[in-house]
Amino acid sequence: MSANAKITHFKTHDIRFPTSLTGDGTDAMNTDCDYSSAYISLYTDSPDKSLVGHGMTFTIGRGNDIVCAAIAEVANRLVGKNLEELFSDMGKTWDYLLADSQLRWIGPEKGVIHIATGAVDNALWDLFAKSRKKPLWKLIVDMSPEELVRSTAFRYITDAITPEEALEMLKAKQAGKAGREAKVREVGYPAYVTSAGWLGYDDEKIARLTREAVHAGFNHFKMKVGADIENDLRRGRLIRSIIDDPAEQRRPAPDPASIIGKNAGPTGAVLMIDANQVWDVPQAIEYVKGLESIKPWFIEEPTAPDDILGHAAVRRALAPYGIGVATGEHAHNRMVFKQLLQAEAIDVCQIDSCRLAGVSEVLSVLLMAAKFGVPVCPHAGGVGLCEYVIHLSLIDYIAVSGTMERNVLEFVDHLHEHFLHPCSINSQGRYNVPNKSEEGYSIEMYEESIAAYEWPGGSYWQKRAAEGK
Ligand SMILES: C[C@H](O)[C@@H](O)[C@@H](O)[C@H](O)C(=O)O
Ligand SMILES: [Mg+2]
Repeated sequence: MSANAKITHFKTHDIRFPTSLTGDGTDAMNTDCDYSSAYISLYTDSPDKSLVGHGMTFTIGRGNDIVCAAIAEVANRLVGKNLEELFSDMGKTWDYLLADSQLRWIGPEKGVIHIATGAVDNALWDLFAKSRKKPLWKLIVDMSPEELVRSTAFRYITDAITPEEALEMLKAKQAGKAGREAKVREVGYPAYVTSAGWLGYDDEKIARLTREAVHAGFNHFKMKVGADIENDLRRGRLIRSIIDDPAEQRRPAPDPASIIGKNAGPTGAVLMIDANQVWDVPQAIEYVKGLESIKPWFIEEPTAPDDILGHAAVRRALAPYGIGVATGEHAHNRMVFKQLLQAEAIDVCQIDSCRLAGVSEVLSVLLMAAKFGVPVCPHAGGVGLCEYVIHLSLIDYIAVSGTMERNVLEFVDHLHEHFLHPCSINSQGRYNVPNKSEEGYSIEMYEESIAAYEWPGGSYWQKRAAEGK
């Protein structure tokens, strides 16, 4: 790549998939999601024409156009900038992306402008990784501790972790990095499955998909709850009857030491539940106590995502029942995670790859969670999120926390066919390690998929309109 290469222009795409037709992605709060991607491509004048950076953020339909408009505002700041200068200090570049005071006013660091910044920052990291011919996770784990710290967003979190402390933590993990990389390449990264338990699926579909997931080697399963307790108990018992049944297992019983999380059933299977923010705090506590018999490991998003002390109260009240608290897919910046950790409000930290403003802000949360000893299990229920988050969990395991023995990474089986480098799962129900030198952050979509699903002019949506739907 030429040292003078610059970003010349960018394109955004409002891409929407009709998942509401099949009930995919449904939960107690989000009842008709059309999984959508606010997508950006950053172009350069590098002689290597294939050097294009791709990024996206996830929404569930309406409003995706608003995010695309915000992405254009943020990406404008990069046009004309020299690539090597941007890459030489990704933390400074991140600060620069956030430093437009007029755009900052419509956040700050939250809502549409922040998720738009996430798409742009991720596209830049994708470009950086591709320019070095490495997948994103490998680019980052190969960095020196100094460069990794320089790439991290530290503003507003130094009361929880300082750059000096982060540097010491990373240095302490240097020696074991090569061994961990070799291990995860061999065995894969632990995963759990959500896409058997969407709220809009009928019992027959839930049973069929749960069985398929057990046969595919998964051992951890999440179901949606919160609309109706009798319905939740019935579906919970149905799922438990399959995952706890020795006759359904297609592989040897897991070693008890390898079971991640609490309340495993007789086959070692673990069940998690997710309420997507429907309850007030006292309601959350009472409702989840009522689900004790299906033995969940944790309740995810029991209440409003900004209510840090509320999460702490739920966690305290449910601890005697052996049920933990997880949250993060709607935690809008590193400061919310900082407080969730400081207030001891969570057992599991669920970063989102594009609600946080891209890789640099994810690194801040990975470092804080490692310091506080809380496992990071990223959120991936959406389009493109599974492709993104395997990179983040590998960074966490190899370079930051040094452990995957307490972690399970979410997997949903939707829409992977639209990506050039889709994520994949091995026969033990674990994520494979992305390994191609040209895949960057693995988020590039096929041009045909964009042409079909771009809203409202793509061929799929035009056809629907012509049919009067
Ligand atoms: C609307 C979405 O599918 C959510 O239900 C999903 O992200 C979910 O909360 C999850 O944890 O995967
Ligand atoms: Mg969730």
